[in-house]
Amino acid sequence: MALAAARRLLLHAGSRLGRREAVDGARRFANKRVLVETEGPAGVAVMKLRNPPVNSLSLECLTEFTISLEKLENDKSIRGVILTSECPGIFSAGLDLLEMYGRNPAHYAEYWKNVQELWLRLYTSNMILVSAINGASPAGGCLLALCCDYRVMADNPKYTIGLNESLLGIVAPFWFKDMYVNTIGHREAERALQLGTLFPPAEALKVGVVDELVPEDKVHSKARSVMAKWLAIPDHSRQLTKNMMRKATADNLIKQREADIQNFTSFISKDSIQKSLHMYLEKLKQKKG
Ligand SMILES: CCCCCCCCCCCC/C=C/CC(=O)SCCNC(=O)CCNC(=O)[C@H](O)C(C)(C)COP(=O)(O)OP(=O)(O)OC[C@H]1O[C@@H](n2cnc3c(N)ncnc32)[C@H](O)[C@@H]1OP(=O)(O)O
Repeated sequence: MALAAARRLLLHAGSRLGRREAVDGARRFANKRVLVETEGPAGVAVMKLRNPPVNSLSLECLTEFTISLEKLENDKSIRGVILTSECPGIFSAGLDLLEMYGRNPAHYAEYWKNVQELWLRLYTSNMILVSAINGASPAGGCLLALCCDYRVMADNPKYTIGLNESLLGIVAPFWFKDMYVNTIGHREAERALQLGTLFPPAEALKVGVVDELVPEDKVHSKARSVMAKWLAIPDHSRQLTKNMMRKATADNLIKQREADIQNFTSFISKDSIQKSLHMYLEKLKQKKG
């Protein structure tokens, strides 16, 4: 309930801000964790995640992300969005592990509902989505990129991308899997999901997780030039084609959203799964020491 109220407030405040700044030409609106700028080519917004240190998708971050997308969808002058990160070296560390560890079932259910909501909105967006992957992109970070129509990644071997859930002792849900299969094919997805593979850029390109690699300082300019190419296609034909390609996958979740929330909640509440998450979090901490 509190989140629904926050969402209404943010939408309202954001639209006032958006209108005021439109007077100056380039527009910009920001929540705490998501910055949206509409400078550059007409009809294109750049959405930057800024939830330091690692852009983990906390409940607040998911909510702000979803609201920002909703506002862009409602703005008929926007045809494309470049999705990127403001955190150096990290695109997104994926779902926030602290939202899935040591909480109660009602919290898990609320969190998962918001994860579903963002995914459905991104995956079925009528806008052209291009990801400018300027850092590490494990699990939910990879999920965000996979929702886009085109993925440009920085060619830095320090960065990896992939659905690594099995390494954490958890299981990617069927709709993560479906989207992976749609993107890289059944055999590659089966192997990568079981092994929890995090692909360095060259391998990610080879397997098709990303579409193009460029030097780190060219990620944004390349994303813009890709966007220009996609903008040249009539919206109605591109949108109908996108819908035709993606609808069955999205419908598969839509028809069983409640059951999926129940599955997640009971899975993540299990002692054995909580133990795995605990061990993984400890490992992350120890890496530092
Ligand atoms: C029959 C079948 C049943 C099926 C049921 C299905 C339903 C169940 C489905 C369950 C699936 C749930 C899906 C989850 C998807 C996810 O996205 S899980 C998250 C996965 N993410 C990761 O594995 C990334 C982990 N992080 C890293 O690898 C690194 O942090 C990094 C490469 C992103 C960055 O490295 P570095 O720059 O060196 O920073 P760190 O020092 O490691 O981290 C800084 C700080 O951030 C914390 N942190 C990192 N990642 C996360 C995260 N995802 N969530 C929360 N917090 C994170 C890290 O612990 C550090 O914290 P401290 O500073 O130590 O406090």
